[in-house]
Amino acid sequence: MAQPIKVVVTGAAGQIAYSLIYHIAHGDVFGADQPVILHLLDIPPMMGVLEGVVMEIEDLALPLVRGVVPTADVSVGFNDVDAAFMVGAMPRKQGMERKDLLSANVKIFKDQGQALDKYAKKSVLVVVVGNPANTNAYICAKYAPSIPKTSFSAMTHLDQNRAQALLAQRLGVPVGQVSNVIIWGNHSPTMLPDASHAQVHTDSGLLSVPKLINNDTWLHNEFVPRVQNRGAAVIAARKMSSAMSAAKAAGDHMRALWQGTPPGKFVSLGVISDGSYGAPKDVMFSFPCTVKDRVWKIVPNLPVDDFAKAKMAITGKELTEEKEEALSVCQD
Ligand SMILES: NC(=O)c1ccc[n+]([C@@H]2O[C@H](COP(=O)([O-])OP(=O)(O)OC[C@H]3O[C@@H](n4cnc5c(N)ncnc54)[C@H](O)[C@@H]3O)[C@@H](O)[C@H]2O)c1
Repeated sequence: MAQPIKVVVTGAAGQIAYSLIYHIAHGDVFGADQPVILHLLDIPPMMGVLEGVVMEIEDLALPLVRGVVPTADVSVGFNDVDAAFMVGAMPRKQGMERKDLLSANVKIFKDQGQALDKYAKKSVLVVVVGNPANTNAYICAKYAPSIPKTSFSAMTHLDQNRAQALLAQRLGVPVGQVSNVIIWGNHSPTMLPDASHAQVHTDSGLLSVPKLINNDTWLHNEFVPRVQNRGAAVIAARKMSSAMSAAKAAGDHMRALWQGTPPGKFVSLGVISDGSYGAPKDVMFSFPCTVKDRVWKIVPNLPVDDFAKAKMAITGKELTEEKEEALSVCQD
């Protein structure tokens, strides 16, 4: 069996981590033969809660877990880690503007970027979940200059899963038969869920989702806003933000990075933009990507129609504005 890898989860006493830790410990993310040492990082007031999480991990009796390190100290939490799930962030409180949330959280990601730079392995793969995820990932990477920028990514896989599920429901097929749905841009209501290149795998081969749906009005006016606003719909119903599905998506995202994407399939990752598809350069923009040997590549040359171009410009502009705001907060 392989040597254990060290995996840190920040915000480890929170609700996403509560589900995510199980996926990691069970082998769903790094593979059924990959032992793990779990580093669980949270803030000092949460250490009591974290003790309970540690007890539950012990009681899972899962053979892949070779150690658990609960801590509020970044030098311990990030020490020598191979993979990092950056979940911990201040939650949005009632009456709080997106801007207020951004300033509180980018400071956390500046500090944790510096800590990753100092203590993590240089080969670490970092997935940012805490919101605003794309801009937090940008700041985290910026303050960890000794780790390649391409090792940082922001999670839009939850949006991808939501889009995939909605298309499967509309077509009356199992969700596992739908692939290649794209999320472009920011993990925010400006994102563009795009079914143009989505496929259904059937006994008679691959079929095009937009051709099967054959209804652009539904795709533009119902599919897009329903995916964009799904997070708010979950909060309205549950009175808490998505957690079980966010945890599953974080695992899906890291699994794609760690184990690669299957032939012919792509995955949406918020990664550092090179200006592909007219996106602004140097922001963490979600693109369709393939992954091989832990290196992602933006899928090139997909046709993009005018509807998508207009929406991508809006989400790109938002990312540029968020980045500028975040950089000014970090300089304060
Ligand atoms: N990208 C996505 O698709 C997506 C989806 C859902 C939620 N989220 C975001 O994920 C984040 C976590 O959500 P949750 O529901 O688990 O929240 P939560 O409030 O239940 O847990 C957050 C945890 O982070 C901890 N924390 C705060 N500051 C920290 C720091 N500096 N270091 C370490 N830990 C710290 C808190 O103590 C808490 O235990 C939020 O920002 C949420 O908006 C993102």
